[in-house]
Amino acid sequence: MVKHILVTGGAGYIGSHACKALREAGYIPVTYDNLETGWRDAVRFGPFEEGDLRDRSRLDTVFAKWRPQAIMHFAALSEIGESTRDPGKYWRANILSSLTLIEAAVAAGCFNIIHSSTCAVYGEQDHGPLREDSPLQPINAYGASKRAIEDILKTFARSTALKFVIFRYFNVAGADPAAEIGEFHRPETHLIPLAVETALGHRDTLTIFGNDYPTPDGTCIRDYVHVVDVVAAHLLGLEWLDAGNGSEVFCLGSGRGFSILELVRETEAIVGGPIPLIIGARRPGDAARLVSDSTAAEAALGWAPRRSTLERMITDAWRARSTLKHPADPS
Ligand SMILES: O=c1ccn([C@@H]2O[C@H](COP(=O)(O)OP(=O)(O)O[C@H]3O[C@H](CO)[C@H](O)[C@H](O)[C@H]3O)[C@@H](O)[C@H]2O)c(=O)[nH]1
Repeated sequence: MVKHILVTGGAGYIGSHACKALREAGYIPVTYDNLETGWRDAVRFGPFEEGDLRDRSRLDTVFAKWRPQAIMHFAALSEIGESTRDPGKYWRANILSSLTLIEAAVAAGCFNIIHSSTCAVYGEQDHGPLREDSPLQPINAYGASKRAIEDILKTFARSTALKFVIFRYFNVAGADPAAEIGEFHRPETHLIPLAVETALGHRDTLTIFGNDYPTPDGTCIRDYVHVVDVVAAHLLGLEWLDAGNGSEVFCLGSGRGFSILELVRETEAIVGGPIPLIIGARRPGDAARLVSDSTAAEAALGWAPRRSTLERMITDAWRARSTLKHPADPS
């Protein structure tokens, strides 16, 4: 029997890549998205149900119609800068939507959920690579709201039949290697798309948010992981829950950290154009260094970050950006 998976945020960047992977693996991904930050054009691999996660009766209707076997919960507001400027917006959107979804799922008897968490739950830490048991000390409302959703899931898993796999992603990057879908935000705030667009000459400059961090070149260090590797982990997570395993939390990263300047230089080399830089102020809410230890996901799920080299991520992002029309642009 074909399995239906409810994909919240399926019109967004990671969600649309997950839908493609699900479809290729024989599932039917049912996208549920309010199109606040996602794109109708990105929903290509299964049915679309437009709706807001805070709308319980709409969710009940969708659960009754499709009877999904599991949920992949990508939908969230996810801009660290914006979450620092407007924390209330993040608490309202992320907590209320996740809580409503979880209650609707349990009421509908849909007990398996794969949840998108983030390395932003860790905040500023001065020891080595971050693991599942590293302390959670978020320094922005985005990370704090994601930590709270993890807690909500844990309490429901204790009191109901709900089971979860929580993936804490590090910096998801790259795009579908076939360039059928890509990463599109409006406004764009993420480093790799901005660097690629600048190297292509679509933007005049790239501003680096602070070069006085306690890192070797003074710019922030991040662990970039290919979106294709991230969605591959989600399929393994589905199988993990299907096989009767218990709820788990896994970090998903490449295990390697790169500074903003290293990433800029690599993008210039790959795309072949200069990236004129402006050194700006620090962006509030940014940690100096976030690098994963993803050995737990590798051991339990058999996952590996196969495509997560900077070269592949930048190349795939570049190809998608050059091939696809931005969904916000007029046709
Ligand atoms: O124009 C820019 C954009 C970004 N940066 C810097 O580049 C790094 C990466 O920034 P991104 O905005 O690309 O990514 P974030 O680390 O802020 O955020 C990403 O990782 C987070 C976890 O830390 C969340 O999961 C979030 O949703 C995801 O976008 C940061 O140090 C940021 O300050 C710049 O210097 N200039």
